[in-house]
Amino acid sequence: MIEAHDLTKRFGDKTAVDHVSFTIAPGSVTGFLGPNGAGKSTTMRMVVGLDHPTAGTVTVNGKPYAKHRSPLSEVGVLLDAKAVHTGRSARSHLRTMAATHGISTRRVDEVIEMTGLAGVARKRVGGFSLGMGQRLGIASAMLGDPRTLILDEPVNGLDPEGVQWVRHLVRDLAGEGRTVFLSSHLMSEMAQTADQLLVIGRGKIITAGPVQEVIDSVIGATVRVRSPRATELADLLRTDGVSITSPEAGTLQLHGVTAEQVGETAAAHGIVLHELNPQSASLEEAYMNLTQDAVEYHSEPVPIHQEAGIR
Ligand SMILES: Nc1ncnc2c1ncn2[C@@H]1O[C@H](COP(=O)(O)OP(=O)(O)OP(=O)(O)O)[C@@H](O)[C@H]1O
Repeated sequence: MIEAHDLTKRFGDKTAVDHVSFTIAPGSVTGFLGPNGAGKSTTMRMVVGLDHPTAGTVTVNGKPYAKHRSPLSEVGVLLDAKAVHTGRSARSHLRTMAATHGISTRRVDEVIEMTGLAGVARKRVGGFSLGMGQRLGIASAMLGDPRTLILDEPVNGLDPEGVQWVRHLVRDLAGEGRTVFLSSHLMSEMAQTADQLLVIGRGKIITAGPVQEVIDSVIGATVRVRSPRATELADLLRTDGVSITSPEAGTLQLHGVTAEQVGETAAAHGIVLHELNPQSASLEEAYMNLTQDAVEYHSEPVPIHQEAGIR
C-alpha cells in the first residue's frame, strides 16, 4: 500500500509535483501515466526517499520508506536501470546487494532464474543491452521478496517476449496480494497490464480509477446498431443525454445508452436487429483527451516538403 497526502516537490521555481494525494492499493497493478515532465519519476523518487518532499507525506506499507527496518523486503524499486556499477557481473551486483541487506545467496539465484538472466549472470553489466539491464533492475527490485513494487518504465528496451514476461510477472505479483505501481509510455501495454490508473499532468492528478471507468468517463461508451428499421429505433431511443448519428443507411452509432437498453427497446417493439455492438474507446484515445492540456512539450506538425529536406 502506498499513501500520499498533499505531496509536493519544488525544484527552485519549478513545481514538479503539486499537492498530490492518492492511495495505491495492494492486490492490483496500478499504472502511472502522464506526459514527459509530468512528475511521475519525481513522485516515485519521493515514495522511496530519493527526493525529499517540499510539503506533504508519503508512506509505504504504513511508514515512510526510510523508517522501515528492512526496506528491500518492503519495497522493490526499479527507477534507473542504468544506475548499476558497470564493471561487475550481474550475479556479483545482486550478491553485494543481498549481502548488505541480510538476504541469502539462494534468493540471488532465484531472482536470476526468474528474470531470465541465468545465461548472462557472470557477464559484466557494462556489456548488457538495455533489455538485459531492465531485467537486472527488475531482479534487484525482487531481491527482498517485497510486498510493494515500484517500477518506472519496466518494459523500456524489452523485446515483445520481454514485454509479455513483465506483464505476466506483475499480474502474478498483484495476484499474490502485492502492491504494484508502474509507469509506462506504452498505452496498449498499460491497458493490458493495469487494473487501476493514476494519470498525472503538470504535477497534478488528472484522474484516477479502474482502467475501463477512466476510458468510459473520458470518451463515453458507444453502441453500434444495424437494423432494417434503424430510423424507427432511433426515434424510440432519442431522449435527453442520448446522441445518435448514422454513419450509413441502416446503421446507428449511439452515445449515452447501453447495449442492453437498445436490445430491450428493440425487442419491446418487435424491431429486428442485424448487429448490436457495444464499443469502447482505446486507452490511448482516452489518454490523449485527458492530457492534451497538460503536455509540456508539444510537437509541431512538420510541413511535408521541410520533412523531406525540400526547400
Ligand atoms: N533534479 C531536478 N532539478 C530540477 N528540475 C527537475 C529535477 N527533476 C525533475 N525536474 C523537473 O520536474 C518536472 C517533472 O519531472 P519528472 O522527471 O518527475 O517527470 P516524468 O513524468 O517522470 O517525465 P518523463 O516521462 O519524461 O520521465 C520536469 O519539468 C523536470 O524537468
